[in-house]
Amino acid sequence: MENRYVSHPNDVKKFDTTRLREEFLIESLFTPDQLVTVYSHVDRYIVGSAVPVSQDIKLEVDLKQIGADFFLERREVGIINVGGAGSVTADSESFELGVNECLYIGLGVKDVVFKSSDSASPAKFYLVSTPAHKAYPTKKAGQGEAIKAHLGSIDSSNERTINKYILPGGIESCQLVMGITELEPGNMWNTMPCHTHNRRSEVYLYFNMPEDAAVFHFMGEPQETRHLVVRNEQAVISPSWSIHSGVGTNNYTFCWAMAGENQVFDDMDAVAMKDLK
Ligand SMILES: O=C(O)C(=O)C[C@H](O)C(=O)CO
Ligand SMILES: [Zn+2]
Repeated sequence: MENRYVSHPNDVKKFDTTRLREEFLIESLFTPDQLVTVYSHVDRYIVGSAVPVSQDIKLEVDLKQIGADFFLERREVGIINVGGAGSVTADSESFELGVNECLYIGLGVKDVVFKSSDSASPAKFYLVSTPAHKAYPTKKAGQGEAIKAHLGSIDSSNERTINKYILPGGIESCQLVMGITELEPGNMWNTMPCHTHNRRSEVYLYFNMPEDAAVFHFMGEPQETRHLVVRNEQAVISPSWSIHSGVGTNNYTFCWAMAGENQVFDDMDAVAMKDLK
């Protein structure tokens, strides 16, 4: 499992494009028939993907790296399917997962297996796992069960619907907060005006993009902004001190996942537009 370490904002000011991408961008997810995982020392996320085509895929990593006897011994995981129909088995229970549906699996589940319903149109499971201290029930939510917030306007090119799946009042978890935001056609901006939340970090996965499209993801301290050019199905690790916003060459969908001190979605420190540099 690849390791990503924590960067100090004063060091990040000096990073060139290559170094920024090495530290913060996860370029190679969604490899057929492989579990891809990246271990971030930012809030100890494990970010990964499973695309079962010719075989089912088990959720397993080198256990030495997490110091546990099985993946979820001291962790929880949120899974969102961004591909064709599939299912996830959590010990003896199986959950069908259609596109944009979410499954939470809590601490203590020993065997997690990813399956596609049709290898010609495989499921694409995206996962974010964080450390956990208590077993919450395994639970699925479709888009109909999400807590929704409709924000923005076409005038600002940021009309979008936030679907909150894993958070207090939705699927309960120890610390993971997770959902997806869908931009309306003709809208390109997410999370602008932007914010930070020093109490929580965030991981973004951009998807539903044409192959030649790009999202310019903005990061950095509000007065030291930088950007990453992000392609379809790539993820960004966003440290707590960084803004996280983007503008695309097309509309797109993204999955956000957070971990840290609290699970209060709206606990954000807004950055005034006039203060951005
Ligand atoms: O569209 C948005 O705005 C978001 O989805 C916001 C992110 O989820 C976020 O940054 C939450 O802190
Ligand atoms: Zn945020």
